[in-house]
Amino acid sequence: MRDAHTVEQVRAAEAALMARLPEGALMQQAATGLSTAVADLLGRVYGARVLLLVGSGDNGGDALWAGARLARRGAAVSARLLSPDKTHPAGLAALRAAGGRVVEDDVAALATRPDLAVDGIVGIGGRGGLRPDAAALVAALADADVPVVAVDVPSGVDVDTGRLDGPHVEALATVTFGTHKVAHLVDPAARAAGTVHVVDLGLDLPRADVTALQADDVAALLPVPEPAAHKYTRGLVGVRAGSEQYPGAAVLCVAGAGTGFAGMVRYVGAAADEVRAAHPEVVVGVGQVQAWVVGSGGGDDAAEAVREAAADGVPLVLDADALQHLDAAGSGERLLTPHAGELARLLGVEREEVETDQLGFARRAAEETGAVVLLKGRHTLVAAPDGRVRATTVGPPWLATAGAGDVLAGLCGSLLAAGLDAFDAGSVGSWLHGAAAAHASGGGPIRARDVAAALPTVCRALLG
Ligand SMILES: NC(=O)C1=CN([C@@H]2O[C@H](COP(=O)(O)OP(=O)(O)OC[C@H]3O[C@@H](n4cnc5c(N)ncnc54)[C@H](O)[C@@H]3O)[C@@H](O)[C@H]2O)[C@H](O)CC1
Repeated sequence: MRDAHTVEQVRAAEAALMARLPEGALMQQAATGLSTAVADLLGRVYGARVLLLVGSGDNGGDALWAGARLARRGAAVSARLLSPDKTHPAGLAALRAAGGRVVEDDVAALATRPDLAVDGIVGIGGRGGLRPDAAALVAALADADVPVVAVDVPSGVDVDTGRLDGPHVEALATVTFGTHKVAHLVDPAARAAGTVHVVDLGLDLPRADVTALQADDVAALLPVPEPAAHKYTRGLVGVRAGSEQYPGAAVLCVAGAGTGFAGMVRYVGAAADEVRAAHPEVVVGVGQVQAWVVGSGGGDDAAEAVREAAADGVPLVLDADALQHLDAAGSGERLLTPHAGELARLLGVEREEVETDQLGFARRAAEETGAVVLLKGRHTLVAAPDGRVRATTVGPPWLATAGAGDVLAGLCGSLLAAGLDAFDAGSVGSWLHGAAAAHASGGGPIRARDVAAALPTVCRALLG
């Protein structure tokens, strides 16, 4: 499991460890990890031109000490001090002693023609976006296509929420210390972090509220049938999806539900012929199920479909049009699967607000509805009413294709029917969905049906 801790949790663990270590030991560990990661990205250190962007705190200190190490290995290291009077004194002295130099302004900084810049402007002490001076330098480096390695977090992002409240660094990679921060997993900030490397500092950290499942966690949660299982003991999933307008949504939702985690799929809806043609295994018609998936491509039929499904008192996946009829869904176990637009509609806010603060709005929706909310996106978030959140960090941008959400809803429904709770079904389903897309894509375009077709392969690999 990948844990993402808050600034408060990191500072507490940092203080506890620093109390047992010589002064500055943690910063040396951090700087060593940072310089090693930068050296790996440079390939050849000797003669490389590195520009340090140095703020007023320990984040700048990390950059200066790492710069000193790179300078001793023959790199031409320059430092642009954004708060000269507050720069980390020992770090600056170390850089100068190693042959590094300070450049007086942005023009001189750009004139060093850096191969790479190290963003030590602000780390976990940052508040709000970059200040105008720092923003101007970062913009000039971006215009000059200078790749940036962020120290701890990309400067300007909101570390504990993943929000972007103004100008910020867009990093090729981020080298963080001790643990992931929320901003590394949660968009839009996670997109600005690039590839995240964690330097272990041996911090003793509490349980994290924001986490990300890894392959082993997913494998451990997959509902594998007992030797004596039969289709009824494995759980039956029902799908109420599709309509005259969107028959394909039913076929795709059933494809996700028919991945094989449930013993059988029942279908009720206007697209029975299309579903039968595509999925001969499916039983068309009402009957007992352990979970219902409702709403994918439901159109005008969604309200009735929600009422009838809720009447069975089993866990529900409420997708697409069903999200407008939560009042008819009861208060049992529910997994809502909105995209940003649908979540905005559900909460009466603008889509842009949701996209800016995905963690905040996913948590708010889970709290207000008492349901588990799966907010679809580049890094899908699954939020439980108790505040726990899992981020899905697997899946290529090619997954942003029509019908992919229908497949996901069906897949989550089969995991619910097989006995997972809504939080596990949503986060395991989202992970499998992303991994199947990556497998089917191989770097190229995919269709929603390709994702469904790749799911068994991914599961075999996990269970292999
Ligand atoms: N995690 C660890 O165990 C270790 C982390 N280290 C590094 O230390 C920084 C945190 O250092 P700190 O001095 O507390 O704060 P920052 O350097 O992040 O910020 C400094 C300073 O910046 C000012 N500021 C706040 N917001 C802005 C802004 N938007 N623009 C400009 N300046 C801003 C504010 O005054 C802050 O006080 C952590 O990230 C790691 O990199 C240790 O080195 C090793 C152990």
